[in-house]
Amino acid sequence: MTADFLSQLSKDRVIAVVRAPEIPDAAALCAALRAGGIRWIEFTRTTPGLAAHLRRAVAEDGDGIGAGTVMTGEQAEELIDAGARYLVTPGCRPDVAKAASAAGVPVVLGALSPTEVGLALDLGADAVKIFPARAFGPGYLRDLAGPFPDVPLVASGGVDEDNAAAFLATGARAVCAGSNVVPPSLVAAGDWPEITRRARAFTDSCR
Ligand SMILES: O=C(O)C(=O)C[C@H](O)[C@H](O)COP(=O)(O)O
Repeated sequence: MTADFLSQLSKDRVIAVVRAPEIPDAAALCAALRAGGIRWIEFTRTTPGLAAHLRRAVAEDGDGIGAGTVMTGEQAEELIDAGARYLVTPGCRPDVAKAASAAGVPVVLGALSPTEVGLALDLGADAVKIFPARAFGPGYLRDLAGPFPDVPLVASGGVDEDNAAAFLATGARAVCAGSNVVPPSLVAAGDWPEITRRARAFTDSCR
């Protein structure tokens, strides 16, 4: 599963991160993102009713659906049970890594410094999310790729149409598109055409 996860992520290169207080229809949101060329969709745990949203999204099409901002082993188990196909954390979370490994689900652990990247690898991360990427910029990923040439790095936090290509060019295997593509206000309004438009603009900027 890990090899499939990585090879597909390396090909698609964009994960949409949904952090929204209100989601009228998670399946419709996923369809809107896919129509704009994004097939990896991470629903974050700060979203109320996350497990129910995951179940709704996965019932329609589970491909590429994951859970983010996972902090504990218990949360990991609940979200895997709700259908998450992979887990993402903001930082190195050993219990999340353990629960993901026990369930055979890929995990992307968050890190910022070289020490944390090393820790994430020790914990069995399938990929390492560099967060917050905007604070250090694309050049920082190039620097990290020196000592960690084979580590799949994912740039997250403040990635937009203007800097996504630079992050991908300097060493990110994939980038996360959060509030730039999926702003909470558009999600709450169910403005799927605008979300599709933003997803398309973002994926086009990555070419
Ligand atoms: O750590 C987590 O759990 C995250 O999901 C990190 C950020 O919230 C996302 O990367 C979205 O960030 P923006 O693109 O700036 O909206």
